[in-house]
Amino acid sequence: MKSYNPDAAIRWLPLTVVLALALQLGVFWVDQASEPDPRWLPGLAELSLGFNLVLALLATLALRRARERIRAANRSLAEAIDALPASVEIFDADDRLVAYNQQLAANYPHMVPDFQRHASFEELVRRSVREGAIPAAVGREEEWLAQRFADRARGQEALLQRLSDGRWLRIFERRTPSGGMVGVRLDVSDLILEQQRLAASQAHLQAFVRAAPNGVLTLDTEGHVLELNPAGERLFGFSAAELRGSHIDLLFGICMGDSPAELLGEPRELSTRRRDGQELTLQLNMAEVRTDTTHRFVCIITDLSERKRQEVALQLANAQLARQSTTDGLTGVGNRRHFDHLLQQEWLNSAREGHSLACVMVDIDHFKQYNDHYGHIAGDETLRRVAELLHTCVGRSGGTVCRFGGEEFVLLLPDTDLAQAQTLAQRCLDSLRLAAIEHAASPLRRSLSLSIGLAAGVAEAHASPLRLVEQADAALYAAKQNGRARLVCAPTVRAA
Ligand SMILES: Nc1nc2c(ncn2[C@@H]2O[C@H](COP(=O)(O)OP(=O)(O)OP(=O)(O)O)[C@@H](O)[C@H]2O)c(=O)[nH]1
Repeated sequence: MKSYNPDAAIRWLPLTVVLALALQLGVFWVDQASEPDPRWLPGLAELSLGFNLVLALLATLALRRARERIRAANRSLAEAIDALPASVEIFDADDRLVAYNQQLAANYPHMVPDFQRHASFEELVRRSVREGAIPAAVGREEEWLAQRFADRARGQEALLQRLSDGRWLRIFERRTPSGGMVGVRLDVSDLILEQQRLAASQAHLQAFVRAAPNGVLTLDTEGHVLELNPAGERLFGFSAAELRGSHIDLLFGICMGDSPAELLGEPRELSTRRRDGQELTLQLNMAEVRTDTTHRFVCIITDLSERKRQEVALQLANAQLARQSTTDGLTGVGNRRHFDHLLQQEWLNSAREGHSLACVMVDIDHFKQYNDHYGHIAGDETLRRVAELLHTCVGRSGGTVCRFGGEEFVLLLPDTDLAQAQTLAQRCLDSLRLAAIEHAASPLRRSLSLSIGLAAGVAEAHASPLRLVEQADAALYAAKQNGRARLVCAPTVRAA
């Protein structure tokens, strides 16, 4: 759409003025001429009048248009200031409010009459304080006002002010070149709320980390210590301040590569030492924390040392229990349960390998008389000595000595035929004779003696191993019957 352009008219104004003047001069000149031509005079006068009228019209139009433009510009400026999300207030050099936007009126509706009467800044702020609109000033009004006026005089720093309705304002005040003051109040309640939430969540997290029973270690991307919580300090025996900047290779006694990222993934167990040298078994869980501005690693450290110690103690206790469950408490050789178990095993081995298995039953002669004569305690000691002696005789042959019951022992000799078993049994008899353990009550001789029965053979898998024991026992019975202090081999050793 085309419209009248007063600027174009204004551009023609100087020319119009010159022409009007020229015409006026023409009329004057013709009028002053000695003999003016009466035909020209009326025409020139009318032309001059016409130009003057056009001139006046153009000037009026231009002025009106200029006023409209100024009004439009002012209106645009006022609308723009009203559209701002912030309150705007303008004070003159006497600090009286001369202009403000709708946001300010909306924020302080009860003070609009004061705004309209161009109240001074001091009047406005005193009224706010009087009405308790500024919680920070309550109870210390004059002190607060003095500080506020001093801040305004400085006029550079942004102020943060809380209103009684809970809103937070950020106030910017700047002096204008003509001595006035422009103030902008920005509602930053959302931001402050977010900051408060963030601070609360940080405080919560810090409390959690401080109270955590696990060590929490914060590292930079190269593995240098940034923070360590109290549990971590107790664990390593170093304060966070002492460790700050150290590399975790030193702390964990490992070389973990270029970055803590190497420890990401599955929890890792490792051993290291605390400051006092005590061994530590630790489990590390590494996590990566990456934001727009930071990149860190957080390591959760669980102390497994006590659990490890308990595991080792448990293993030892179990091993001891296992040993006790297979050992005869008095003599230290295998007990009857151990013998039964071994017999089954060696029987199967014998059947599988086709090797001969020998069983040697050993019984102390007239031990009742020994006990009766020397007492039960001495009897126990003698049982221990006999067991030791048998153990020595079996030596590294691969055989095992067990207490079969009472004063009776049994030797189980894998991969041993009857002749080899007989040799070993004879060695047992000889060494006891050499030991010459006194037995004053024995009807045989004045020292302890043994009766031995033995059997040997290759096992058959489907047969019972007890047969071998029974044959050896029968041979022992024969030895007893034949006068004791001797060995008897089972006449026919058939394992089946
Ligand atoms: N001191 C002691 N004596 C035991 C133990 N176990 C069994 N005895 C004794 O061993 C003796 C075995 O007696 P008997 O079965 O009559 O046999 P023996 O006197 O050796 O006679 P023979 O075997 O026929 O030569 C009993 O007096 C039991 O009390 C023990 O652990 N300690």
